[in-house]
Order: sequence, then structure tokens, then C-alpha cells
Amino acid sequence: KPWSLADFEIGRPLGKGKFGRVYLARVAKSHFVVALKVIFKEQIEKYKLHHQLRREMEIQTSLRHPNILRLFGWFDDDERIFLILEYAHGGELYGLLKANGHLSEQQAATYISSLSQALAYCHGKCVIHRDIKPENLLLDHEGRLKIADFGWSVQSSNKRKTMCGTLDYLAPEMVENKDHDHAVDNWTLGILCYEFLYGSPPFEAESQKDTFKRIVKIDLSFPDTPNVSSEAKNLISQLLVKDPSKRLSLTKIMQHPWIVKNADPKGVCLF
Ligand SMILES: O=C(Cc1cc(-c2ccc3c(-c4nc5ccccc5[nH]4)n[nH]c3c2)n[nH]1)Nc1cccc(F)c1
Repeated sequence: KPWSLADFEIGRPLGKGKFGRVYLARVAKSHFVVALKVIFKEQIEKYKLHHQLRREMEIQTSLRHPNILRLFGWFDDDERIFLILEYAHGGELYGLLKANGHLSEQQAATYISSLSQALAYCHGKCVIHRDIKPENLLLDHEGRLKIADFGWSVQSSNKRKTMCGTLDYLAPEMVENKDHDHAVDNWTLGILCYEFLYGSPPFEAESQKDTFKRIVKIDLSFPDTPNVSSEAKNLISQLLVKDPSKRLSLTKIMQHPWIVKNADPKGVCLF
């Protein structure tokens, strides 16, 4: 019997986006907790997004990895499509980063390792460009990282206001509108690693124009505080490289001395 809204008890909103909101919910019978995403059909029709949505749902349903948020299933009624998504009890990684200012080298290395494993899994299934910015990263009850690919730009509560327009995470070949491949994800890992350790992305600037200039110039510098190990700086410097083919591969990232030394093998590290 297909799922329907009657099977769920709806809780508070968790986030909202262009195409609808995400609610905390639980299966009425089993009390199994999920995140229920509501997408309005008239929005999909208006933007002619049927195929993209269908493809995204097929991709998400097929991805099974401990660091990728699950799409358990979906159902619809006359005006809405409902996605039954995994609930991440720890909320947005962005919240943890902003609360602490920056993460410890152990936390940062653990999350970069988890992201590299999740991306290697995706690339292995010819799925690229999972939008990996802090706003798309959630934590489960054990502090394990979960990529929730909001390709549908969910603007949730405590998201950075400049998020929608920021270039901070885009690789040079993207801001220069050249064709790009999965190496853009390796660049983004460098950006994220820097942001986890210093609290803000490396090419942040007052205007998008200045960020653009800093990205294409690879205008990278490491502040003296917080004190970050040279191995961490070495990894970042091998990812924030202009030539996509020269960026450290996902396998090499997982074998990097800083990752081997600092990442928690179980991917949870709570210190
Ligand atoms: O839209 C998304 C991804 C997505 C995930 C979510 C999302 C948002 C928030 C949460 C949360 C969550 N837990 C929290 C705890 C505290 C505070 C906030 C929290 N949000 N858990 N799981 C979530 C899932 N929104 N959108 N996938 C998608 C879109 C179209 C088609 C498709 F197949 C998948």
C-alpha cells in the first residue's frame, strides 16, 4: 500500500525552500522519525522541473552511503509531492561551525574524510556535483556527517543570508564559466577544510566581484590564529589549485598524513 499523508504525524518546520518546506514528522504507527519535504506541483509545473525532479529522486533513492542523507520514498496528492527523507538529529553542520567559531583539527579532518568517502562513492556511480557547502551538510545523532543535496536550494532558518548569491564555494573554472567535471568537488573540499579550521571561507570578500578576483587569482593566505598545523595547510594548498587536473584526488585526500593522523575512523569524533 503506497504511503499517504495519513500515515504521518507532522511536527515543526525544519527548513523552507523555493519549492516548499521540510517538516519534522513521524510515522503514526511506528513513531519512526523522518524529515518530510513538501514540494508544490504548481511550482514544478511552472518551472517545468518534472524531469529534473524525477532524475533527482531516482539518484537520491539509489544512493546508499553512511554520509549521504537517505531518501526513503515519496508519495503525492493533488497539489503536492512529499519526500520521505532521513531525519538528521544533529541539525546543520553550519550551526556547529558558527557556534564554535571553528572546528578542531580532529573534527575538520573527520568531516573532510567523510565527505571524500561520500564523493568517491558518488563519482563511482557517475553522480557528480553534489552541492557540498556547509548549509547542505547535516549531522546525525552521533555527529556523523550527512550530505543533504539541496539541489533545490532549501533556504532554512539560520542559513547565511548571503548564501544564495555567494561565489565562495565555486571553483575557478566555474566562475570563469569553463566546462567543469568532478574536480570541482575536490576544490570545494579545500574551501570547506579551510572554513572548518578558520571559521570562514578563504576567498571571502566584501563584494562578489572581489571574491571572483580572489578565486581566479588563488589569493590564499593562512591567518596566524587559530594555530593550524602545517599538514592541514599542505592539504588545503594541494586542493585549491587552479588546474583541475592538478588537484589532489579523493583517494589521495584519504591517504593524506593530516587525515590519517586526525580523522576518526568511525566518522563520528565528538571532541
Ligand atoms: O530536497 C532535497 C534535500 C533536502 C533535505 C532536506 C532536509 C532538511 C533538514 C533536515 C533535517 C534536520 N534535522 C534538524 C535538526 C535540528 C535542526 C534542523 C534540522 N533539520 N533532517 N533531515 C533533513 C532534510 N531538505 N531538502 N532532496 C531532494 C529534492 C528533490 C528531489 C529529491 F529526490 C531529493
